[in-house]
Amino acid sequence: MTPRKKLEGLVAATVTPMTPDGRINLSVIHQYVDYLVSEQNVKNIFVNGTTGEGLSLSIQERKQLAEEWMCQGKDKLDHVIIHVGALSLLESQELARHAAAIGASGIAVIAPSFFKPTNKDELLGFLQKVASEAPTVPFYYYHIPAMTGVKIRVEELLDGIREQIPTFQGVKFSDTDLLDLAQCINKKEREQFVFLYGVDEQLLSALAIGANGAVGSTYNYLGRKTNLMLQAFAKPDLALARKYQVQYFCYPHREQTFFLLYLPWGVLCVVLSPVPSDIPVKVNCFQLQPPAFYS
Ligand SMILES: CC(=O)N[C@@H]([C@@H](O)[C@H](O)[C@H](O)CO)[C@@H](O)CC(=O)C(=O)O
Repeated sequence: MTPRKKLEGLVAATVTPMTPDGRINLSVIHQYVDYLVSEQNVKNIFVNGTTGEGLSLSIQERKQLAEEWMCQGKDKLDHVIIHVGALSLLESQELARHAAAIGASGIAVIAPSFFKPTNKDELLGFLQKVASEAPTVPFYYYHIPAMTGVKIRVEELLDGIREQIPTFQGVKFSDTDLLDLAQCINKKEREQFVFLYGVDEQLLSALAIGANGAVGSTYNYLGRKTNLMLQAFAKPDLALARKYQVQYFCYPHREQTFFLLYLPWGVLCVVLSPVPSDIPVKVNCFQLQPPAFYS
C-alpha cells in the first residue's frame, strides 16, 4: 500500500462476501481485490460501510474483515479506509484502535443514529472521542443523513474541526444537498480537506463544485466507466462527461438488483440495472472466485 498518498478519484465501497450460512467469507477477498484493480481500475476501498453492511456485523467480524482487506490489499491498493462508526462509543473506539494497529490508511465514522446528536457540538464530541483513539490515522466524517437521520449541516460541523480533531482529513459526503457541499468546499481554510461524494448518480455535479473524488457502491462494477467520466471532466470535455453520467447513473438505482449467487466454486455477484436497450451494460457480473471452465 502506498501510504499517505492523497485520497482522490474513485473509492469502492465494498460488499461483504458471505457464505450461504451467513458467515463472513474471507476466502474470496483476495480475488475481490484483484478484480477491483485489474477489471475496474479502482485502487481505493471503503470497508464495513453502508454497502458492506458494517453496522449489521459484529465487532469481531468487522475486525476480521478489516484485517483481511488490509492483508490482501497490501502492495495492490493505495488506500484502505475502514468505517469504524457504531452506536456504542466504546465499540467505535475499539474499532478505531484496531484500524490503527493494522495500518489502515484512514478511518471514517458516521453519526450515531438511534440516540442521535442534536447539535454540532454533540456530534463533534462523539467524533473527537473516536478519532483520538487513532491519533496518527487520517479521519473522515461520514455524512449520510438519509440513513442516520442526523441532518446537521457539514458546513457547520467543519468550523474549527481541526482544533478538536487534528487528524481530520475530510468528508465522505453521501447527501444530495450540494449547496452544503459547495459551502464546505468554498471556505479557503478548508482547501486542504478532501471531499468524497457518495451519491453516485450525481457525481458529475459534485465534481463541478470541487469534490475530490467519490466513494460508492457502483464503483465495484462501474469503476472503469466512471473513470472515463472523471477523465472527460478533467480534460475538460463536459459534453462527454455528461454523456457518461446520464448513461450510467441516471436510471433509478433503487430498482437496481444486486445479489450474490452462491455456487459450488464460490460467489458470483450479479448486478442488474434497468437501463435502456441502446446501452450495452445491462448485467454486470464479477466472480469472486472464477471457475476454471470460465477462463
Ligand atoms: C445509501 C447508499 O448505499 N449509498 C451509497 C451509494 O454508493 C449508492 O449505493 C449509489 O449512489 C446508488 O444509489 C454510498 O454512499 C454508501 C457507501 O459509500 C458505503 O457503502 O458506505
